[in-house]
Amino acid sequence: MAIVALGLLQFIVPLASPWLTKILIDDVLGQKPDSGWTLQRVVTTFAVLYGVSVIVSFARNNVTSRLGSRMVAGIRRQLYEHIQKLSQRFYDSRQVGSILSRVINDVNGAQNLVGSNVINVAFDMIMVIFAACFLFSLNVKLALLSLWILPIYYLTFTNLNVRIRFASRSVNRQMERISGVLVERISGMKIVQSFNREQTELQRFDRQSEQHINHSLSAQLLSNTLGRISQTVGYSGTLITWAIGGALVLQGEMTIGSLVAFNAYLGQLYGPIQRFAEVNVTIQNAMTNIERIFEVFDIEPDVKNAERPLPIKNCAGDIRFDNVSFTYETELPVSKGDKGAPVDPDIVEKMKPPKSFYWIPPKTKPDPPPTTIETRVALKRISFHAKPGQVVALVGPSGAGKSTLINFIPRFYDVNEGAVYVDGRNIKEYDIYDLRKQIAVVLQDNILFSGTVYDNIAYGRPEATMEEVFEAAKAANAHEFITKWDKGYDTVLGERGVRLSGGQKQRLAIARALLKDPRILILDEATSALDAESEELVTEALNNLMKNRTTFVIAHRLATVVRADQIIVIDNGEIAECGTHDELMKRNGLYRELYSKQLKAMRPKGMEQYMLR
Ligand SMILES: Nc1ncnc2c1ncn2[C@@H]1O[C@H](COP(=O)(O)OP(=O)(O)OP(=O)(O)O)[C@@H](O)[C@H]1O
Repeated sequence: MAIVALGLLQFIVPLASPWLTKILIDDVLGQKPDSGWTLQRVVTTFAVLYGVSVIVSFARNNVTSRLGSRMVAGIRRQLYEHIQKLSQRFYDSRQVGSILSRVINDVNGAQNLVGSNVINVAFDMIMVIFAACFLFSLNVKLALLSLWILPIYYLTFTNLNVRIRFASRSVNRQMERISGVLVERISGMKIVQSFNREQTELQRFDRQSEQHINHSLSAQLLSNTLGRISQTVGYSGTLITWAIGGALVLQGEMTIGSLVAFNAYLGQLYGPIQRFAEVNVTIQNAMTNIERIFEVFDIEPDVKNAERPLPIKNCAGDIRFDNVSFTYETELPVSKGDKGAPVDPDIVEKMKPPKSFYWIPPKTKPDPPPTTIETRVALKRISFHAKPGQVVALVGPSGAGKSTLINFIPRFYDVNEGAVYVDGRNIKEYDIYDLRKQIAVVLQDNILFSGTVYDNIAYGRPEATMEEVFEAAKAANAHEFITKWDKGYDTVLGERGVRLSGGQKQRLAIARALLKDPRILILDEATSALDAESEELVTEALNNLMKNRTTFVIAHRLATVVRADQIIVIDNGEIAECGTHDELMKRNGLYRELYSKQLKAMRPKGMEQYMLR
């Protein structure tokens, strides 16, 4: 509202100035009676108007930039909130950098739409209407002559804008690709360096940037063409007005002041149109940024709460899988071009509009990038029952489906067929937030966030007391090494906890899970061989963590497997065998085979050092 009010106030100066100039020329310079008094009044009015204009411009720019920043922060927040609701399926088929590019680049680009330039354009368009009214009031014939250019402007804008919009889409998609590769390579810099791939990576970056520049230049070229067409049409209009208006003055049909005022108003008519042509590429770019933001908003979370979700109070941790089957569906970019030629995965093809002439602006919808859906059956008819407090070990060859299976418990994915029951109720009936409160996950590559050690342990329960945090760290065998550091719990961890050893990272992750005090525990045991001491400390920490909780463990260590209440052997997405260690050994099946292989590979140091896969 404030912007509109201030914007309207700002019209006064440009609209009043030509009229005052007319009075100045015709009444003051034309030596009419009282010209001295008129001069005084005109100059005073000018002074007041200029003063008001400066104050109004200041206030308006201030309000506009505030509004722009707030709006952008709001959109970015909503986008982040929405992305957090999306399931793993969304993250499976996208690079982190490309998601980042939407949240950062596209939202920044969208800000330009409320930036001062663009708001000015909206006001400028109103100014065109006012200016046209003044032109008609000064001379109808001349006004009609000067408006002939408007249809030409309209058609030029309509047709070139479509092309600029398509070019902007290519620019933004290429930027997304660049971000995707950059984030991937920067986080894997050790691999890049260890394989001496710096030059190759740089060449790839150059190729991607070159493409980005090409797309960007074609948008700029179109915009420049539009600007120059507007300029030429504007100049022709002014020339015609001077020629015909001059003739009218010579014939006495118009005063000199009126002609000067007419030309000034003409400037108010053509000026905004030209300014619009100049900022047009920014506007079109911002529109494509907004389209891209909405593409993400349009993605429906596929794992969502039931309409009336059940709260979970006192979860016992009884879990049953009933005939669960699952197929991964991954959306992949098409790797072949129109003519079957392979497409460079780093380069986005230029998006081209249909070759048509538009009388009215078309509603162009962005073509979604070509993709194919790749399916992979991961689990077939899985049924088992884990009673409260039991330890269930999942073993099987690599790629058998063990990680997939545990992903259903915190609902990272939903099953395609069958159902998972917690305490006798389908997991989908529960409130996801409540359900996840009952579960803690300790993975092989545990992610710690940048921040202090304390914050990392308290991540799942920030309200925990200091004593509780220390207790969790003690039980996880982490307290001792933490307190050895100068800053103890206030030690700041680097990005992803890079300053910690594997064993330390794992113990911090165990402390984080312990503090949460979950009823259900999901463990993916580390396969990386820890040294004997670290191994012992981690094992002890895990034993503390597993006490009195239903635990699912992707077991790599024989010690865990042998002790488990139930061992589920998965092979090729199906349960091959199920039972205790003794039962399965007697059966002479896959488990025994895996176990024997493992034993053979064991070093004399002690069997806990080795993994069962
Ligand atoms: N996000 C995914 N998208 C598509 N396919 C996947 C995805 N994750 C896993 N798969 C496929 O599903 C199958 C089972 O994978 P899963 O990770 O569950 O195996 P796993 O038994 O845990 O293997 P490992 O012991 O090596 O970790 C594999 O064929 C794998 O390629």
